[in-house]
Amino acid sequence: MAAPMRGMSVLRQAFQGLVRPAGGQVCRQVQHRCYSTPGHVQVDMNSETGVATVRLNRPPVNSLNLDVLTELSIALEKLETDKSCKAMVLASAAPGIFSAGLDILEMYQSTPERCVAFWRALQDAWLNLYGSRLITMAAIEGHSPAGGCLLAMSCDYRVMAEGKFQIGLNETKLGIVAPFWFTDVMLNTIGHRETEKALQLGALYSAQQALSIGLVDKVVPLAEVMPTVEGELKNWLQIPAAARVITKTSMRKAVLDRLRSQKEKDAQFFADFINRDSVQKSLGMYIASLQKKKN
Ligand SMILES: CCCC/C=C/CC(=O)SCCNC(=O)CCNC(=O)[C@H](O)C(C)(C)COP(=O)(O)OP(=O)(O)OC[C@H]1O[C@@H](n2cnc3c(N)ncnc32)[C@H](O)[C@@H]1OP(=O)(O)O
Repeated sequence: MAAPMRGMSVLRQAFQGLVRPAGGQVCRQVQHRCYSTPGHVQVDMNSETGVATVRLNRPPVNSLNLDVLTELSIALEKLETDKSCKAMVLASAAPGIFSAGLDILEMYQSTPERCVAFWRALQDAWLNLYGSRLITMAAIEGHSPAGGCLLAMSCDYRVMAEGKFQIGLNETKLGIVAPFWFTDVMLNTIGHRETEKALQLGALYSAQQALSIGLVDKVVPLAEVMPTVEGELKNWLQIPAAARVITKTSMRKAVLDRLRSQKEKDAQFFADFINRDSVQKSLGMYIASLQKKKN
């Protein structure tokens, strides 16, 4: 893959054929916005209802690497410009997992250039999701730590499966720090006091705990997650779209603008921070603990 160019988003370069999601095909005819998803992100558009279901599909745990994030950005951008699309449900194709968050292997022993490209892809995916005009709902049918929690929190509404699954921003447990925009989204979701505790402790919550602090909106048995999302969507779809979109945009603008105004600085900070010896050591230990869990 060609090295991404400075000052140009990975998404845009993907559209221009400069970088390409692994296994995927990005058309060089930019004006047609045509693309095919290689399978890391499945989009199912229901043209009758105007509801698209976007499923993360990177087994076993939907960890978010450069390819997945680039594909997600492209899918979101395409839905955004599709006038027939009114709502989007973010879900998983992998049983028992929503997303394990960022792919730790993108952050461990990686090059600064790759780190910057990876981070730009995450920024773009998030800006597209959090800034979407669509009604966005997360169907959380499994674990949703860290970056998985960010994606879920960035939707307008969250339904989570009851049981053993956990959700939260657990970054400190890896010896890393949640970026300011992860923090901003959590602040907007659960308020200052809960965010302060959650972030310092790197807390992972059960679905019931998440419900009690407002991190998710509804908890139901696993099989009921999708039907519950669909039921809730019926309410949201009845609201006049223009009024809803203006309201959403005005509530999210400050947080979106904060990242937009310092994307490159933020990407560079990430690359510098993640490549510190102490951070690499913590990540190495965390990866080892994940492996050890199995034995
Ligand atoms: C300024 C810096 C800011 C950086 C911000 C970072 C935000 C992040 O998102 S960091 C990522 C944090 N994610 C986690 O801590 C999740 C770690 N994973 C788990 O806790 C568990 O895997 C799970 C609860 C999600 C699922 O458990 P389950 O028992 O079903 O599966 P496992 O056997 O643990 O995992 C299977 C397989 O997948 C590998 N893996 C798990 N998570 C990740 C990941 N985030 N990135 C890369 N790889 C991951 C795990 O090691 C296993 O691999 P092997 O089969 O090869 O052993």
